[in-house]
Amino acid sequence: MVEIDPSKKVADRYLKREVLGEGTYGVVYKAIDTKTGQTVAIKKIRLGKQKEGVNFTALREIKLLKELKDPNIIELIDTFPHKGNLHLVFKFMETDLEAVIRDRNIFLSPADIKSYLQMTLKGLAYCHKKWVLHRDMKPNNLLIGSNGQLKLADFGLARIFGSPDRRFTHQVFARWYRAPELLFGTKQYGSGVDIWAAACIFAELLLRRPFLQGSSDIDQLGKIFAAFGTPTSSQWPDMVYLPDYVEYQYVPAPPLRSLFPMASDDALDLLSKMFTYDPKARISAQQALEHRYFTSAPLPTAPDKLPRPAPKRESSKNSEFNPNEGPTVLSPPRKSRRVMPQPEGFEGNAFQVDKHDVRGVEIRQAAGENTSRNEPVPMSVDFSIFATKPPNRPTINRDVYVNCDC
Ligand SMILES: Nc1ncnc2c1ncn2[C@@H]1O[C@H](COP(=O)(O)OP(=O)(O)OP(=O)(O)O)[C@@H](O)[C@H]1O
Repeated sequence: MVEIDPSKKVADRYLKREVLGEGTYGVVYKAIDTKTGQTVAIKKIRLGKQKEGVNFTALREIKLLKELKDPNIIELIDTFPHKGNLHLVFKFMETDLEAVIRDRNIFLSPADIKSYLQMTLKGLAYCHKKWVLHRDMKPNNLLIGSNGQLKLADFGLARIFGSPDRRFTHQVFARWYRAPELLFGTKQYGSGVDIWAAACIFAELLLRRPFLQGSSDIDQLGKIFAAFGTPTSSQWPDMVYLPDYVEYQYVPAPPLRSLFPMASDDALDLLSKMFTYDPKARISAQQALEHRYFTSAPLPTAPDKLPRPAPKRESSKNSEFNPNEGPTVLSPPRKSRRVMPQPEGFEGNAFQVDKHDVRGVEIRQAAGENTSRNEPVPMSVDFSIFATKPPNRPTINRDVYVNCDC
């Protein structure tokens, strides 16, 4: 049984502990569910202008999210309104894929990468089958539990609560996972946007750093075209009709192998199918799961055998939530989360670093603090095609609407 101080209880059930962090939609707290004794994470959603309460459409959609039950989807245990905010209660998860990718002490074998991708695609396939898009896939939205199970988090929130406000610095990486149709301003898109993002995550697992780090929407498209060649109208017939379409100078695609020297042929074949330009021709999550990459050796590592960073520290039994304390950001500190190992002697400047970007400066400082160029990097990756400089933190402000045609 859990001792309860009534002043610390939320909705007569949850005992608040420390702040886990703040995301796009608001603060996330750790809490104890006094009904079950389970540790949970409560996401408090700021409702902004909708002071009168959550609108009915949002409530209906949240009800749908509650019905999404799959081993690779984070379970929405409960929802309740409190002091004008909506609270979403999720199972507490130890860490996330971003922390795994960034952890320089972790070596990811091809079988480990396969396992993480497989769990990501299984979660996507389940939701796409139910006509729900994620729309904001990125490594820190892929949570990892104590048994190594990866679960997709924040499913559908982008649709329900509107496009995340990209002015917040913690949201700025989302552009790197955006599909080209979104960057060209499509208003009607489908499950292909999640597949593109999953491909970026696959690439990131292989390279151990974000693959396509655009500093603006235009630059993002430039980075995509530099990697895969400028799309031709035969490759992507509908491209020229997209609202923000602009013609880019033609550049041919370098061999994919040159970008991912360590990847197997099967991995490259699947990657190229996930990175298909035309969303109509892009592989689906289910088809991707049936790709031979998942049945050829090495087989995916069992989730409980996967390497993981040290779990976020447990709050002590006596620790009490203090609303006056600053947020406690748990392992790893957000500041160092995007610090990447850098290649020796690389002198390119493919990524412009905005000197005025406070977070950018913070990253460079963090890089100085936490990484050394001479330190061995315990990962079988090739960094040679990437710049040494940490990227700018981009912002996105375009809103898009869901029209799932999956
Ligand atoms: N179910 C959970 N279990 C444990 N920690 C969680 C859980 N959900 C979120 N967190 C943590 O709470 C913090 C805020 O999460 P949130 O999802 O709101 O934003 P984010 O993932 O950091 O950024 P974004 O809003 O861009 O997705 C993060 O540190 C995240 O790891």
